[in-house]
Amino acid sequence: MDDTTTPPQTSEDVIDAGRTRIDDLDRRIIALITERVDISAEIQRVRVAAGGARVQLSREMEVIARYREGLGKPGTTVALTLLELCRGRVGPRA
Ligand SMILES: O=C(O)C(=O)C[C@]1(C(=O)O)C=C[C@@H](O)C=C1
Repeated sequence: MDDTTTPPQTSEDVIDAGRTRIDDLDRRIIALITERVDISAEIQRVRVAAGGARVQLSREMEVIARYREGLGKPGTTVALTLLELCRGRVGPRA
């Protein structure tokens, strides 16, 4: 008999390990969203300072299309939520 084989994982083990990975992913997603908000704010700040509009709908349509392509119909909601977070953040973050 080979005593070095690892014991089978219980369902609790699988759930715990999956949740650890999800928690890590969520932290990384939040960091990426925060980075996106900052970059978007910079673009908007420069555009407004140059006399342009804060919002550019044609670009927002491209963003929405990308998320819809990647995630299906719910991708539209994800894109709209991201744009809501990013839109209008011209000043420094609170
Ligand atoms: O790409 C731009 O021109 C931006 O200002 C960024 C951004 C975005 O967050 O994706 C935000 C506001 C605009 O209405 C369009 C897009």
